[in-house]
Amino acid sequence: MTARAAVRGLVKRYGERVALAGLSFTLEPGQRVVLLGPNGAGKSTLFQVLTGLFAADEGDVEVAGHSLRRAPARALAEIGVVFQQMSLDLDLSVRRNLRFHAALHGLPSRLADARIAEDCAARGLGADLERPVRELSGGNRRKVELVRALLHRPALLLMDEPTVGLDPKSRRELLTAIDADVRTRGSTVLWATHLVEEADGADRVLVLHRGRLLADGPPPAVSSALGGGSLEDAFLAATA
Ligand SMILES: Nc1ncnc2c1ncn2[C@@H]1O[C@H](COP(=O)(O)OP(=O)(O)OP(=O)(O)O)[C@@H](O)[C@H]1O
Repeated sequence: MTARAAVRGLVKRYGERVALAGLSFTLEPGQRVVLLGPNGAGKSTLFQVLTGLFAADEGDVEVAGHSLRRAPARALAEIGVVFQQMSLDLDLSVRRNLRFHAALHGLPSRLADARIAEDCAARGLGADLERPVRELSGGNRRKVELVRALLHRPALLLMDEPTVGLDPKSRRELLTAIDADVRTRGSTVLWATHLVEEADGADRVLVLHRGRLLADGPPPAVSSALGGGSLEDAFLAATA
């Protein structure tokens, strides 16, 4: 199967400090892949490169076959992002927030409205479309951000520590919603976190430490590769 995304030899330095040290991996369709790393591992730097915020010093990324260096507009059009910080306009309704994003991606308004209605209903937001985002709970705001990130049907969904600030129930609901998407639509999700429990049920875990991969595989294989025991114990020992 064709890879949804390929990261090849990424190097990013801040002065003397190497944040990404020749990072390479590919992402296949229909997987939730957890990028697990302690603070300072390089997760944010990787996401900044993947979302085109800045260029890597070396290496390249391909998304759905488009090079981020040679065809950045095409590559970025295939990416959806849920950022760590909430990035909705609180005073606009859910529908207006979503329409704005659809327009940025050039979606025809009829298609956008159909997707907004369908995707919001599927996530239990059908009755909230006309409400200002300010009135929604933190968990529902996150769901709106998820709907927004997927409106243009990107090949790759990036989620940067998406459960920050959510209570356990909302965190669980978000994970369930993502896993359902992966199963039913074959989405490819790269989910960055420092919380080992979010690797539960993931198809694959990439353990990032000091800008390089320490392990890559399904959670049990990663635990073994890092020395055995629970994933949490193995991860803490390997990244100490
Ligand atoms: N703007 C910057 N200037 C200098 N060094 C930086 C800068 N941004 C990040 N770094 C360094 O690069 C390394 C990787 O940082 P990065 O923020 O990518 O890690 P992270 O895994 O996202 O951590 P966190 O979870 O704390 O955000 C760290 O050593 C960090 O101190």
